Amino acid sequence: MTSNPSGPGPDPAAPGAGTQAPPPPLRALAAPVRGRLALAVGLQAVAALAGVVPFIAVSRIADRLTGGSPADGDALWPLVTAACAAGLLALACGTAAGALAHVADNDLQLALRRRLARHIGRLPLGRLTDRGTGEVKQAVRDDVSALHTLFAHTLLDLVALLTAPVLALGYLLTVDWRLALVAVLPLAAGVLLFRRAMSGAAAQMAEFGAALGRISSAAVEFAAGIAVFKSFGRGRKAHERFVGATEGFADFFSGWVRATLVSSTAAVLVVAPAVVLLLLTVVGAVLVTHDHMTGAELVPFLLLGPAVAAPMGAVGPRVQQIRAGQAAAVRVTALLDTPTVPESTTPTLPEGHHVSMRGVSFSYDGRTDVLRGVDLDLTPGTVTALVGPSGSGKSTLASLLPRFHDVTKGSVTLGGADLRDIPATELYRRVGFVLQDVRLLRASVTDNIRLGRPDATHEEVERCARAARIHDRVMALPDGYATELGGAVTLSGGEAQRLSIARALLADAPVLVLDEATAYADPHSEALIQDGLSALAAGRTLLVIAHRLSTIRSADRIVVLEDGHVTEQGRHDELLAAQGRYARLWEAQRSARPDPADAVPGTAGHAADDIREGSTR
Ligand SMILES: Nc1ncnc2c1ncn2[C@@H]1O[C@H](COP(=O)(O)OP(=O)(O)OP(=O)(O)O)[C@@H](O)[C@H]1O
Repeated sequence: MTSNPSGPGPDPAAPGAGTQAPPPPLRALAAPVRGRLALAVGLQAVAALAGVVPFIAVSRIADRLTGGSPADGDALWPLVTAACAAGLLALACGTAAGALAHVADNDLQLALRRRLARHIGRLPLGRLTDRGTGEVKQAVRDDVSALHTLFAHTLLDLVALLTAPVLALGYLLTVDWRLALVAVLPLAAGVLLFRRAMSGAAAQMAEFGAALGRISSAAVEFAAGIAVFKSFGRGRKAHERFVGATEGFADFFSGWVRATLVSSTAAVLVVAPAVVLLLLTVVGAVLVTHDHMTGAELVPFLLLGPAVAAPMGAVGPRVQQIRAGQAAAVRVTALLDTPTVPESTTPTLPEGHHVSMRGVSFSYDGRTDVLRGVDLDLTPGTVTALVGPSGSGKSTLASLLPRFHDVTKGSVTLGGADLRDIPATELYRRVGFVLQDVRLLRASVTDNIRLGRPDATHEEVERCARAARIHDRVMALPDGYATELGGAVTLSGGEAQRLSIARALLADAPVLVLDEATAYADPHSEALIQDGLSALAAGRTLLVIAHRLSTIRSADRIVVLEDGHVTEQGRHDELLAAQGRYARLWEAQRSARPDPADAVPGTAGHAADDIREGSTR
């Protein structure tokens, strides 16, 4: 399997390329900087080995000074020189390795973030809502950082931790193999004890994660529900589950710690430098007094012996970092492997704005059809309302028009062109959408409104803001239209929706998908939103997802969706006369929420009466 020498871009190592199994995600992601990382690893190994040399030199000097015929001072200079040179080499190679790994990692992060951004930009819009945005945030921010820790730090730490002890042990074996084996004993004991402490760790870690999860969900529930519980005089009840979850966690954790305390403490203790020194001193003293070795030969053991077992204590956290890096690489790779919106081989421009859906089916999971055989026409300049029970597929059907998703079967055409053949920029010039869940950018009010037409003049921005009934609110903000949103200044849900209406007005797309707001119970805000929507409806082809039937009574066509297919369509009066599903829905909503517009004409409720009528007011 080859790396991609051209750096970022389509990865030939991606799953599905060729018949070979793909490389592990970590290796595949690191491929563009593999050469530099390998060089950094090599330099770090040299640095670690060179770092041991001064200790060896010192022990050789001790040997010369205490030997049978002590050397004169001049004979020691080569050793001193070698020690100094090795120290300098260790410093230079270590610094170069760190710098190289950081530069390589920096390039990798940049390339990876660019690649992610490019890929995310080509994902179906529907992939980026709800769950999708959390996944993207995790990949771009947390996972790329986890990879930085791995490539820029952990990798070199591990090389140093594993290389230096090998050289130290090798040298000690040449001095006295018996005492060298004694130096290995703490390491062996440490490994055994550590394994014992870690036995069953996978299950315990799973329980640890689950217990933490229970605490955080209880905490969220506690924070979200405290007001409700308190208002019913049951403040104590609110924190019972939270306290229960934290007590459960404390019990589990103390049980785990108790069960592993002895072995984990012993593992740390046996490899502690003081313990190793003590062991080597005692055994070494016995060997020296029995003339099995000289005192000078004991010196390197006292200098290098503790280094043989020392990595044991430091490797554990590095292993965790490697696991975290691997998990991050798997997530990043999965995101990069998510299929993008396919580019059309026969790009076509729409002629006109007639929308036609024919035999449309759609499935999120490839198994269950959420939409089945839908035929629908949206004639230019008309308002079509989608109604139906919750979960019947209204939002899904509407989301096909701005290509949040592509149909599984059938086709959606705009002006005679299949949506899949219309270049994205052309499609979004023609199809706009106003969703309930408005996302505002961390930018000025003007830039937020100008999103679809960055070259619009201030007068145009203001005209649309007035039509969307948000101008007065904007003027009340500290810097008016220049106010930055998202920081100190935030807008209410209703205000944000009016701002997004102004945005859609300015973008001036002839076809508009509108998810009617339900969340703003305040009649004044609701009336303002409806006024804004009325301005938006004028002269456009509108597809409205209607949650309250009172707002769409005079739509040109009302389409009833049930269980993913169209069961009725027609005008309000026709559907009432048909005494079918719509008539029953209408009756159910009227009895559940009497329409104020029916009772008191001219009130705010009346303003919310009807998008279509509003457009002609
Ligand atoms: N992103 C998604 N992934 C998987 N299934 C989904 C997704 N979005 C919606 N669904 C499912 O598709 C079906 C239709 O949902 P949809 O949101 O289109 O209905 P709706 O009529 O708009 O409902 P509501 O009026 O409650 O908003 C439901 O069964 C829903 O659970």
